[in-house]
Amino acid sequence: MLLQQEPQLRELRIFDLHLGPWLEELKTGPVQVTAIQGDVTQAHEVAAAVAGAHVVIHTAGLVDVFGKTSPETIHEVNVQGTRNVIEACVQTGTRFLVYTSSMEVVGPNIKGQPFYRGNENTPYEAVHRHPYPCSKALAEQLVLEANGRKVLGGLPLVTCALRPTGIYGEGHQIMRDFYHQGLRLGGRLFRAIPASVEHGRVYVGNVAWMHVLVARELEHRAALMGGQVYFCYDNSPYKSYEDFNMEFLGPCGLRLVGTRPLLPYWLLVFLAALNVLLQWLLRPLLLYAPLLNPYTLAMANTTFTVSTDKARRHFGYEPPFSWEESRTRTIRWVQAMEGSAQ
Ligand SMILES: NC(=O)c1ccc[n+]([C@@H]2O[C@H](COP(=O)([O-])OP(=O)(O)OC[C@H]3O[C@@H](n4cnc5c(N)ncnc54)[C@H](O)[C@@H]3O)[C@@H](O)[C@H]2O)c1
Ligand SMILES: C[C@@H](CO)CCC[C@@H](C)[C@H]1CC[C@H]2[C@@H]3[C@H](O)C=C4C[C@@H](O)CC[C@]4(C)[C@H]3CC[C@]12C
Repeated sequence: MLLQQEPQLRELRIFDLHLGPWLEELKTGPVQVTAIQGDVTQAHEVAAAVAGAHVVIHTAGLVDVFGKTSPETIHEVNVQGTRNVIEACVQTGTRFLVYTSSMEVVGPNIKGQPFYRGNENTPYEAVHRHPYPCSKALAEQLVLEANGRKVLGGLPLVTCALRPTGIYGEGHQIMRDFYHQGLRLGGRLFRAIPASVEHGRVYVGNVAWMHVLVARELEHRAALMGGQVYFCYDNSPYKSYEDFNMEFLGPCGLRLVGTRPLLPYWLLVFLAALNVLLQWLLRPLLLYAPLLNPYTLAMANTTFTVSTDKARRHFGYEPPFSWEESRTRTIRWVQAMEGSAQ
């Protein structure tokens, strides 16, 4: 999107632990695309990649709420990695830093308190225990506190944090997992979450555009945007997590069984706890990381939706992809997967 939408772009550097062949397709245009294989936990690698950059969009992170990696690793990547990016900007003189934070910096909290159509100023007790939200909250705090620090050359660093809600769209691994789970169950998924529990979702293309816009506007609106947080939002409907997924999985042949949860909540809690025990027992042999665990169950069962226009007011954000377009593009992606699954 940067290559398509940013006329000022002269070089795009992509720094990632895992570089994919898709990057080669980006190198066909007039803008220099530099792919750098590196680890954000290695300060020297980050500094080398950042040196000379006008703006850094820091979106690297370990998105793990399934117990696939240790809390220490999550912290190392999400917190120390972010610290390394900030220090690289300061040491090399890059003045603008955009950070991909998350709704989870706010909630849902460990008390399961709903956040109903809230905004960046809505009072809410952000209390976390899980390593992932803790790491995102710490990283965001580092980024916001770094706003105003002097970088090499003496000018101030300008930082901003974007908080996507649950991102969906092409490449969404969890959607892929649900789809394959439904295929294994004969084209059916079984409702486990009440339809009344709303979960905010945002299309990946709109999240990407918000990042591009902030990267462009941060210099000109530093006084207004510096040190600020913005929820990423669009016109995706408020629905339960499962009902929202069915907007894409339904047209691809899956059916959600039940108008209300088929199992009592206490049984889901027991099954989630059993999954944790199985994960621990099996760890020496294999990685067992199912979708259902105590954290994901609590998340799915707690309303968390945002309703805000701060990004529009501060830097003119309007989601370029309508709900209909976002839905169609995601369905096409699942169908392309379906083709590969058959
Ligand atoms: N997926 C969501 O619903 C969601 C919602 C809100 C915020 N976010 C945030 O968006 C960002 C991108 O997440 P995503 O959902 O696209 O997940 P993703 O796993 O697709 O992207 C994360 C990227 O970070 C890279 N990475 C991981 N460890 C690294 C390391 N040590 N060094 C360098 N690169 C490393 C990965 O290779 C990957 O390309 C993350 O910061 C995440 O916290 C995601
Ligand atoms: C109980 C299961 C039966 O169907 C349903 C489990 C659903 C969970 C796997 C997901 C429910 C809410 C999701 C999270 C939410 O969308 C926001 C997130 C923040 C983001 O930074 C990373 C992803 C995630 C934690 C996302 C992960 C999957 C859920 C827990």
